[in-house]
Amino acid sequence: MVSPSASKPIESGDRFVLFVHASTDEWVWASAVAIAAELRRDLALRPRSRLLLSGGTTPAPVYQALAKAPLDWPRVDVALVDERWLLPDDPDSNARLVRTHLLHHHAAAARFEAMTQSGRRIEEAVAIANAHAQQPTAVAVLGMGDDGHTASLFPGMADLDRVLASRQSYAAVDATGCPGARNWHRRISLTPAGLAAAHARVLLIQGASKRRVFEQALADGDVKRWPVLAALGGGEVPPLQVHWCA
Ligand SMILES: O=C1O[C@H](COP(=O)(O)O)[C@@H](O)[C@H](O)[C@H]1O
Repeated sequence: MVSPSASKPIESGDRFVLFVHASTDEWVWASAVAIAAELRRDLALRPRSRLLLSGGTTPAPVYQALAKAPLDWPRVDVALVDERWLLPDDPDSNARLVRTHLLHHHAAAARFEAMTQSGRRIEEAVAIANAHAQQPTAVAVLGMGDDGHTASLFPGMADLDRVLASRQSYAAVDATGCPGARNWHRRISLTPAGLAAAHARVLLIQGASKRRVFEQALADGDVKRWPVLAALGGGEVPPLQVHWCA
C-alpha cells in the first residue's frame, strides 16, 4: 500500500518534483499510481491516450504493478521511449521487456507498437515512430543510467548535438564508444523535442548512486554531459516527476 506521505514530494520546482520513497515496494506502487493517474487524466480528455515506456534494468516491477491498474486500456497506445536496434522478440530489446512485464492483466488490452520489425530499415523505423508521435503523448516513463543518459541520449555520443537540436520526436543514434550503451550501439531514441511534447514525464530511479548522478547533473547543468537534463520541465513544459528509493 502507498502511504499518503509517499506521494508528498520532498523537493519541487518548475523543473522537477522529487518523490523519495521509503522502500522499494512503496516506490513501485507510488510510481505505478502516478503513471496511471496521468493516463486516467488524459483518457478523460481524448479518445485514445499514448504511453511511452523505457527499457533497462529498473522499470519492470513498476510495469507489473501498472498492468493491474483498472484503466480503459483498450484506448491506450503503448510505444517506446527508445529501442536498441534489435528485433522486438530479442530478449535484450525494450519491446520484449514491455511485452513481458506490462502487457498482462488489465493492460493486456492495450495496443502496443514495437519500433523494429524484420526487414525494416532503421530510417523507416524512425519515420514510422515520428508519424505515430504526431499523436499527443500522455506520459513518457524514463530511466537514467549511471552515466546520466536517459532514453538513448548518451553523453559523448558522436551525433549528440544533432539529436539534441532535432525538431523530430525520434532520431536514429549511434552510441559507439559510450560505455552506458553497453553492447547496443545502434538505437532509436526520443529526442528532447519528443520529451518536451509529452504532457507528463516520469523518471524512475533507484539507489544512492543514481540519486548522486541526478544531483550532479542538476549542479553541472550541461545537457551534453548529462542528457537526463533534457527531461526537465520549465516554461511551458510541466516539471519532470522523479520517483526515487534507496
Ligand atoms: O539502455 C537503456 O538504459 C536506460 C537506463 O537503464 P537502467 O538499466 O540503468 O535502468 C533505459 O532508460 C533505456 O530505456 C534503455 O534503452
